[in-house]
Amino acid sequence: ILGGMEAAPHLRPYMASIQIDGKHLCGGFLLNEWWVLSAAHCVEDISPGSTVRVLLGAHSLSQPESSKHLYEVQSLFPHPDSHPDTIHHDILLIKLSEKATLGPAVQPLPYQREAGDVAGGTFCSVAGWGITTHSGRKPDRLQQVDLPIMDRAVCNQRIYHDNLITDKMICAESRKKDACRGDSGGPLVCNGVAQGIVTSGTRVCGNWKKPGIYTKISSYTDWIDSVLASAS
Ligand SMILES: O=C(O)c1[nH]c2ccc(F)cc2c1NC(=O)[C@H]1C[C@@H]1c1ccccc1
Repeated sequence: ILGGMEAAPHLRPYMASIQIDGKHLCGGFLLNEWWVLSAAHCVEDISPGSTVRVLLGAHSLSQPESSKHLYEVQSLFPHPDSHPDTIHHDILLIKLSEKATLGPAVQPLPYQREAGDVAGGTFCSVAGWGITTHSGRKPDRLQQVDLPIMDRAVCNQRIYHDNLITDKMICAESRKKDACRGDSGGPLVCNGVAQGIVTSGTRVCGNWKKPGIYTKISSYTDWIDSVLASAS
């Protein structure tokens, strides 16, 4: 997170740290006791030997916290139309190997199921353990920032993303305040509801000419429902 601040501990009890061999890789968030939502690119380079786990209930990545619990992963379901070289369908479902124990610091986050766009100018928030400086500083504790949504037609102008943004994506302003590497997979939360997922392609951060791109969750509710139904 660039231009943000440390989050209040455990006030975002849905936040997940997706980890490879004990190291933070991407963000994610809890849908229910068995399932976490994240971004597909985060797991595209995983070597067969490495172990993916999901940390829930955390504020600090390193310090002991009674609410922290590291979960094994039973299955990874990247969207079937996601590809390493595009930002389309950058969405991933993670099934935990055991039911997450819910509590004050571990709670699911509702996500948008209805079609429709969040109005440009609406302030939403994004949180994560991604880099906090352009030089790549990695925070130990969860960071957050509030960002205004950018209307898709504006975001598709040539000075910005030049018709890259589909109706399955959301843009948010990126002037100084932005999500960045390591925040991918985390939720864009507007009025307590997850509307987007930080996309995980390598992207410049903090440059107002390149707004943040988020996968629009309401475009994927049928896919989410079908995976949850098939793999539960
Ligand atoms: O965050 C992303 O956008 C992104 N997209 C990916 C694609 C493949 C892939 F193998 C990884 C990623 C990845 N995450 C990262 O590089 C994470 C490792 C780096 C990091 C940043 C901040 C704090 C701790 C660790």
